[in-house]
Amino acid sequence: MLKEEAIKDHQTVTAEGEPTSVLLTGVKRQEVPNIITANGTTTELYRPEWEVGPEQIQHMIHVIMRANALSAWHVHDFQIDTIFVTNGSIKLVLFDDRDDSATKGQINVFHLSRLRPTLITIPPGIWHGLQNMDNSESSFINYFNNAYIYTDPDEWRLPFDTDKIPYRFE
Ligand SMILES: Cc1cn([C@H]2C[C@H](O)[C@@H](COP(=O)(O)OP(=O)(O)O[C@H]3O[C@@H](C)C(=O)[C@@H](O)[C@H]3O)O2)c(=O)[nH]c1=O
Repeated sequence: MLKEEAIKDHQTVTAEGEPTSVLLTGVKRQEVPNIITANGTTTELYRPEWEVGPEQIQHMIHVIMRANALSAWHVHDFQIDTIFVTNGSIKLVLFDDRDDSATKGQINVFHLSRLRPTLITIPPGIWHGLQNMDNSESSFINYFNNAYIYTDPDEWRLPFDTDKIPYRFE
């Protein structure tokens, strides 16, 4: 029977629509509501009392990704990234390569869009890649916990198709 070759779905969401995936150690996921107003939508991006504390907002970039663009793989020694998708649909994939982490070797995949505004905080040492899933531009804000050092960026890269990370971008 064909089904003998098939893979059965496992649970991915709770009855409340919450993802069941286990977050990599230190990764934070915080949803923020879209407030529908008479003239559009208002969404808070940061409050001092949020888990993404003030020490986290020392530098900010806004990245516009071209249609179907792929930005992978990045890792930082000290920089903590907090990603918020402001437009379009972006897949964010994380890979834990930290020897001292209980989730070493594991992957998180997040599908991010304004439909469920979400802040994802990525600790140093976690490889990350972003893929624009739309045939038009998608964009995100990235908060850093330290200012970008032009002369010595805290940035290491691997090719998107490296076989050192157990994930394949399609
Ligand atoms: C991050 C950054 C880059 N730049 C410059 C450096 C370079 O010439 C150009 C593009 O930089 P990047 O190649 O790093 O940009 P990008 O390829 O979009 O990489 C970014 O992707 C996300 C996921 C991250 O993790 C960020 O740390 C950053 O590396 O912009 C700045 O001037 N300020 C900044 O804060």
